[in-house]
Amino acid sequence: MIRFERVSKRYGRHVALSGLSLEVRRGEVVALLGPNGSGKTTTLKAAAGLVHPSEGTVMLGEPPRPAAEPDARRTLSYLPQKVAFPEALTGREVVEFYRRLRGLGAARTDEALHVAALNGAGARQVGTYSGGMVQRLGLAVAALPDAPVLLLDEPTSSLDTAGLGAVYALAVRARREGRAVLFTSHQPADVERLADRVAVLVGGRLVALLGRGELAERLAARGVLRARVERVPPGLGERLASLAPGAAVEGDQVVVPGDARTRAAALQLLAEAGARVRQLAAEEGRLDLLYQELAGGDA
Ligand SMILES: Nc1ncnc2c1ncn2[C@@H]1O[C@H](COP(=O)(O)OP(=O)(O)OP(=O)(O)O)[C@@H](O)[C@H]1O
Repeated sequence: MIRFERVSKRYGRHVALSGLSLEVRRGEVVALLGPNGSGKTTTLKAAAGLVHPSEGTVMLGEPPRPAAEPDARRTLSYLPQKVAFPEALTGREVVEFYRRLRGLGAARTDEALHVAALNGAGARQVGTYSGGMVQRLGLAVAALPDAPVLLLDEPTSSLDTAGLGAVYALAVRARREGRAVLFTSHQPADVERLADRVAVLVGGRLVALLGRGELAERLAARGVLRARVERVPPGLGERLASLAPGAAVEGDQVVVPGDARTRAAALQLLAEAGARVRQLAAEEGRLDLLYQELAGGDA
């Protein structure tokens, strides 16, 4: 449904995207994850026909046709990273404008405002909207057509819980309807919740393609437990190190890297050794460290 075939994009001498091959199938939601400047927006723009690859092609729809062809636009709906609408128009007028442009039935306006949880604010001028409400309006416009391909660039940034719910509902419905969804995010929680697969880009290269749940597993495996103890029993450092290489005792602080099971075992060990815990914190793994690892230290 969306197929990137060895797509590269250079801006002058700068390589934004390098040999990307990736497929998003019907009824599949794929997340693009990666540090700032790793090529996520360039990837979506290439699929939307807004950026012309220096090499390779993007094919859209069934039967597949090049995204660069103007007709291919009909098969997609695209939510850009930054949306802007005329401030003097009401939210409803904005959605109406795009509905007519798409030649869709009148009922669609209300549906789209509802999907984006904006119905209460539809009569207000865009100039009075908060940043999150403008973003929801962008979502309403993206939700208008039943396009087979849905491209969402950071759809959840700056949204509150109700706004997040609207994005989730839109993606889940699109999947159920057999559409192909490609979205970008910096939030592991969104990705875990929505994505069937996760494509990780670092420096314009696809460095990993993870299945559902794999991201959470990889992040959990890169967690760390920090505990402050009242008294450090003799030999505690060695015992912890045999449980988790890299574990360390620094003053009254115990630091144990590892997955959730290792962290639980470390707590048990502290209890058995008679080290009373005064303070406890557990962190899941950091995305930036995972990017570095996946990119072989290049991130
Ligand atoms: N029009 C342009 N001209 C020159 N360089 C560009 C242009 N658009 C993007 N780039 C560069 O291409 C690289 C990839 O940018 P892109 O916007 O795709 O990254 P991204 O992964 O979406 O980043 P972010 O997470 O910050 O949104 C960056 O180094 C960026 O500076």
